[in-house]
Amino acid sequence: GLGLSFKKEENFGEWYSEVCVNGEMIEYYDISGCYILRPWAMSIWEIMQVFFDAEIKKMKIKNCYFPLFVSSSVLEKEKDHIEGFAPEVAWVTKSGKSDLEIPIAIRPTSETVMYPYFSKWIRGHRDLPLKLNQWCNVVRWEFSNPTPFIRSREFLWQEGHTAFATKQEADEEVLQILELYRRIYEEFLAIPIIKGKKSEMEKFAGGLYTTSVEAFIPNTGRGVQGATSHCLGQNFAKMFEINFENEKGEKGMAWQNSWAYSTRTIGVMVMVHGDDKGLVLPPKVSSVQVIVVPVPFKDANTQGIFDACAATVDTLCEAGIRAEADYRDNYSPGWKYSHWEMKGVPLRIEIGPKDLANNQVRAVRRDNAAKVDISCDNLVEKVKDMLDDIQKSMFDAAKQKRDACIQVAKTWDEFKEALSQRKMILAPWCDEEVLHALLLESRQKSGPTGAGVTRLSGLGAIFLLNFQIV
Ligand SMILES: O=C1CCCN[C@@H]1CCCn1cnc2ccccc2c1=O
Repeated sequence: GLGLSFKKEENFGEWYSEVCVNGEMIEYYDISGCYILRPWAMSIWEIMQVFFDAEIKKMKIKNCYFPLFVSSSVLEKEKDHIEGFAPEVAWVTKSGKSDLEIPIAIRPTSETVMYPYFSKWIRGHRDLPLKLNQWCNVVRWEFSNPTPFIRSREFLWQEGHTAFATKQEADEEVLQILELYRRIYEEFLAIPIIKGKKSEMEKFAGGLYTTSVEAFIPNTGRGVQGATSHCLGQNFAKMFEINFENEKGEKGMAWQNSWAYSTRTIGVMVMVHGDDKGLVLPPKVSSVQVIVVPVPFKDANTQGIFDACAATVDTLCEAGIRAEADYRDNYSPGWKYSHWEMKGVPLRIEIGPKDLANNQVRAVRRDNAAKVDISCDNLVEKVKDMLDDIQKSMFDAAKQKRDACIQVAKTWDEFKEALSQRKMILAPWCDEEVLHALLLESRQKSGPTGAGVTRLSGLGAIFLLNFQIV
């Protein structure tokens, strides 16, 4: 029947997977690490995409599409960036029964796919800046435990790849994109993040510096990287000979950035806001913001109730609110309440004989279960206010919870104590090598802290704050 068999506070990993499936976001697939994104998840991806795509178009960034396949010669060209990642690259070695002459890689990211053509297209300073983005999938054959949305072998993302004549332009764009990622999390997903610069050890090896927005999952005490915006410096320009002639006829090398956010955003949203009744969706990203449920009563005016539901949906939709009604006659109202709570619909409207008689509707909030009767006279205004309030209070609640997990540590002992309490640690920025060595040593002593938590992410909460907050 309905209802979850795992509790968020007791068995987070199982709870998360069950909520993704019962909320009809994910269907498990017969290849490990691959998941089916059902419409309830895809619609969230699309709503964020509409916002982000419009924003990068304002920045004169153009969409394109490069091939999925990468030749090995090109993929392995940028040495120090690939060596750490090589085990994750998926290869095509056959077509039909016959082996391919040379194996072909499936893109895990597209720097090496795009940059030979950046080199061809960029000749003079008038060809700069070149600013491209693509919405696509990438494949990384990870071996650590797969998690829907958070760690999968194939995922959807956008990857931006830009080239400038000067470092100053690149530096500026890195932070403009980082701000868009903050807006995705804080304004759409109602999730507080921390913007920062990664340590030398944690940055993208092929780049000059990495900035990221970091979220925090109180239940696991782990930081999670929400999105990244890298300045690549001139590393890839050197490797792929992306040169140009500046105004004075001198040879210059392009300064580049690359930046991405992925369907991981949806997983973080489930983890932060979900509860023991299922998903809790922020109104801004919910494909159904209001679900109207008729509550017919024996022979009471059933048609009148259905008509009132239809009128309510029409009025709300005309006002731009995403409203639907559940008229299915093979399910009881109670079953429908649990079903739409499992799917996390922010607001439910019930219409029964009493509501009909009083020309009102009963509204129930998903985030705090508050019930309120609304007169049909100012239905739209009241519902809009409630949806805005739900969005805001979900963010405020998540921020309060996240802030309660922040622990200041000034000594190594305070550090270890806070870590064992699953805190997010605010520590002074210090010499990296020493810190990393100490942290890895402490991790070995204390051993893995929880099923399915990889060492690196286990340290995430530390590196979360072991980066300079910008
Ligand atoms: O983050 C971004 C933003 C979007 C464009 N790419 C950068 C850097 C990707 C780093 N990365 C991550 N996994 C990989 C896996 C296999 C091969 C290469 C890589 C790899 O280069």
